[in-house]
Amino acid sequence: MGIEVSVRNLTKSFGSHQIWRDVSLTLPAGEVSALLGPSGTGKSVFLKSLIGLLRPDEGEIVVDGVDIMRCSARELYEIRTLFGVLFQDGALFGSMNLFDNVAFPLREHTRKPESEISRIVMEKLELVGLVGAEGKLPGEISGGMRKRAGLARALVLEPQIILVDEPDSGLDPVRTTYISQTLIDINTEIDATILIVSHNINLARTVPDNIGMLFRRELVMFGPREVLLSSDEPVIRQFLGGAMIGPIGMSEEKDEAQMAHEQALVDAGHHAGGVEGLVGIAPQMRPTPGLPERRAVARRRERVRRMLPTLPPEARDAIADDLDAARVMAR
Ligand SMILES: Nc1ncnc2c1ncn2[C@@H]1O[C@H](COP(=O)(O)OP(=O)(O)OP(=O)(O)O)[C@@H](O)[C@H]1O
Repeated sequence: MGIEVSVRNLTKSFGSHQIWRDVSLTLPAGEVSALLGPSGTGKSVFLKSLIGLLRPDEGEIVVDGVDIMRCSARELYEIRTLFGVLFQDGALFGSMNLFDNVAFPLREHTRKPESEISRIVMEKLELVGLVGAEGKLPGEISGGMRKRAGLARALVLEPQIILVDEPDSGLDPVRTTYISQTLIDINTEIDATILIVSHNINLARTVPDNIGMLFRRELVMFGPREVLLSSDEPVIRQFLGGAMIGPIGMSEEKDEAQMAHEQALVDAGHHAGGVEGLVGIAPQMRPTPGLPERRAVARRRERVRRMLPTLPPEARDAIADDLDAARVMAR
């Protein structure tokens, strides 16, 4: 099973520009979590901090019992081998075909023979649906295929924690759903801890077990998906509906006067955009038929059952429905 990642009181600035402060959350081992937030709220900075590519100013990041803010370079190197990362653009080498791109970490970090490397590469290409494209160069394939290849490469060293930066960027809604399905299937097959950074509403509603959201330099909330998806927080309602009306503005924040002005326009009949009428909690995506059950589901069910008394009533109701359904299925 994947490894828990625990972040406590993390603060990060670039010079006088504070990105976020006092961020605390735990990515439960083997579950899929998503970190949402409007553009520029520091989601990518958070992700890079988790693998030690950026150094926060304060706080701790504990991975496998090691605080990577305070460990030696040698320990950090070891901890990094637990991670697989898919960067936004796939970060493939343009002059190498997909096979060589995916094989690259194995050739760099292991002494495996080419026959073994070939077996692993083809296995991962199969997992992401790219068998047959291994001879192509990144420039000859679509953006969605490049993301899949990046994902295959992130998997070859058998990571226990997978970080995925905006798997939807540049993809149409259907391709985004395919990549969402791939992430759920990967979690099913290797039981790794996964963190997805995204601002895609469909993905947020249907993929993660847990969701957090960054806004105005703070983590607004982090917890079981039902908590955020049933929340009445204006910023979360606005984000999930995609409307212009609410605290999120074009340059991230609005002041009171601007919000009042926009509300007056909407009251007078102006369309605030976004998709209205998305009520309730959409069902979570399941593994592709033929795959086994996702082990994270039962573990999470036990975890949220213990948390139940501490959760808001709307989230409690949604989770209780899920627990009832599980009980009926178990009969
Ligand atoms: N190495 C850096 N040096 C200085 N500023 C940086 C650096 N990296 C990121 N930033 C700043 O940090 C802020 C957050 O950037 P980040 O890319 O993490 O946002 P994001 O939430 O991932 O945005 P998006 O959804 O648009 O990708 C931005 O203002 C960015 O300019």
